[in-house]
Parts: sequence; C-alpha cells; structure tokens
Amino acid sequence: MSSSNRVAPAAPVFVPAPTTPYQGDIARYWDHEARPVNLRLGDVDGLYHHHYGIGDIDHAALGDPEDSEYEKKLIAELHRLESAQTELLLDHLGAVQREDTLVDAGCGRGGSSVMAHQRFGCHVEGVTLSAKQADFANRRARELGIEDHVHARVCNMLSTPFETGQAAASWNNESSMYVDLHDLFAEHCRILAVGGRYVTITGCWNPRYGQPSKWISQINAHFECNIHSRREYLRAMADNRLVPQAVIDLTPATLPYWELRATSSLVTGIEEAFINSYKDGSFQYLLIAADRV
Ligand SMILES: C[S@@+](CC[C@H](N)C(=O)[O-])C[C@H]1O[C@@H](n2cnc3c(N)ncnc32)[C@H](O)[C@@H]1O
Ligand SMILES: CC(C)=CCC/C(C)=C/COP(=O)(O)OP(=O)(O)O
Ligand SMILES: [Mg+2]
Repeated sequence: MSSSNRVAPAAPVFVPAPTTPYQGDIARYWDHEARPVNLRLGDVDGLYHHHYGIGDIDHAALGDPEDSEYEKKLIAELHRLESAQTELLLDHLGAVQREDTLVDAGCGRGGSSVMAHQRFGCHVEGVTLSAKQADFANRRARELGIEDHVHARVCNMLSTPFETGQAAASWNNESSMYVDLHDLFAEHCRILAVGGRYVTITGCWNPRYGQPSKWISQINAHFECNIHSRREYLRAMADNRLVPQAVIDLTPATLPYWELRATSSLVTGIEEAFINSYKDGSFQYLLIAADRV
C-alpha cells in the first residue's frame, strides 16, 4: 500500500472520566459562588483567590478602626495574606523554567495560576469543575495579555488530558478535599515528570485528636467537601511515588488571618469553626511539598 492510501492514525481523543453526581454538585456550587469575601478581595489587584491567608497582620497598614478607610484597608490586608499563601506554595515548586508547564489542579478563578506565570514566566494549565470559574480565569488571562501562557479548562483533575510526564510541577491549593486522595495522587504521579515537584496547601484533620471534630463536620457541610486526615495524605502520597520533601504546619500562621477576618463585615459564618478547630488541635493547615520519584 502506498503511503498516500494509508489511513492516518486517529489523533488521540481525550475521553474524560464519567462525572459523578457529587462532582456535578461541586460544579454547581462553584458556578453559583459569588461571596463578597472573595470578589472584593480579588478586586484589590485582580488576583482572585479561593483559599485562605497566612502571616502576621500589618497593624500599621490597617491603622485606626475608627478611620473611614479602615474597612478598605482590612480587605486589602486579608487579600495580602491570601497572596502570601500562594507565594509560599510557589516557593516550594523548585526551579521552574520559562518553557515548563505547570498544572494547577482545582484552579478556581485562577489567582495562583497567574502568580505562578508572573514569577516563572512558564505555562500554567488550570483545571476546575466549574465552567464559570474557567471562563473567569480565561477572561482575566486575556485582560492581562497572558492567555498564551495561562489557561483554564473544565476538567476533572482525576482524569486530565495532559500527557504522561508533561508537568514540571503541579499543585492543589485547597482543592484536594473534594476527591479521593489515591485517585488524585495517581493522576499527579502520571502527569509529573520524574524529578518533578508536587505541592499542596490543605486543611486536614489531625489524627492526634482522634477522629474528625464537630468543627470539621461543620466545615465539610459548609463547603460540601470531605476533609482528609494528615495520615491519609502521607499514605496516599507514599503509594503514588510522591515523597515528601517538606511538611509545614501552617496552623499558627493562618490563625491571624481568621481572627482578623472574624472582625470584618465580610464574615460568612464559618470563621468560628476554623478558629475553634485550629485552637483545639483537631484541624491543621498544612503545606506538603513532595518529589515525584
Ligand atoms: C476552594 S477552591 C480553590 C481554588 C484555587 N485552588 C485557589 O486557591 O484559589 C476548590 C476548587 O477545586 C475545584 N475542584 C473540586 N473538585 C474538582 C475535581 N474533581 N476536578 C477539578 N477541579 C475540582 C473546584 O472546581 C474549585 O475550583
Ligand atoms: C481549608 C479548607 C478546609 C478549605 C476548603 C476549601 C475551600 C472552600 C477553600 C476556600 O474557598 P473560598 O475562598 O471560596 O471560601 P470563603 O468564601 O470562606 O473565603
Ligand atoms: Mg475566600
């Protein structure tokens, strides 16, 4: 048969895993989310986050609570702490090159993806279950003129279209409590290059407390998520060729954020559960950075 008669091999077609009813609930949840605590903070500088903050409060920047500008300053301060959280995550990605591709698993409105590109000049591929979030993230990337480097798509992070070994690094920023950790880390293991870096910042229940406290149950119900234990993270990583390089307890670093947020007009009602569970030791805010070996 001459080469002109040969049927070209079909291009690989990406077949996403069937979406579960639970994933449908989560997509709807984020499609409808419009809390001022997230939008007003994002409006400060155009980086829209759905995660929490770390670091000490800059009381000098906040100034006098009686000042008419105080609420505006408080919003800017909460936002600064949320961006500081992303900076810490990026600090743990290792030596990223401009030509590298990074994967932001559960990317939300894309704030962390944009920050990663701004720091490293690299390509960032975000995935989220929410079409509204993906549209929002892609609109922001276009507004910033970085749409050729930062891209979000609607996709299940347990079954992504990325090639095996394609990602130099990948992360979950407060998005791993929506999935089975073995399934999640199996997919990160597949898409990461050997020697690549995986980072998560997450809230997890503390096995030293015994079982998930009532506050954990409250947080799960509030966000329709399923918080895992610290032990589950470490076990599921070990089972999927992800070897922890750093495990940092960020609980003391996140408490000031929550205590400040609890005094603001943007409270959502979940502040007490976070503060109480961090204080009684049942809940931990953790960063885990792991090598793909
Ligand atoms: C709390 S938000 C975090 C967003 C973002 N990482 C950030 O730091 O701003 C959780 C995100 O996880 C995403 N998510 C949850 N389950 C997912 C799944 N199975 N596949 C892809 N994204 C998922 C949601 O769509 C949402 O964007
Ligand atoms: C640490 C844990 C358990 C996180 C759960 C995932 C989650 C909902 C994160 C924050 O999202 P958000 O920024 O939309 O929430 P909020 O509206 O409370 O700021
Ligand atoms: Mg928020």
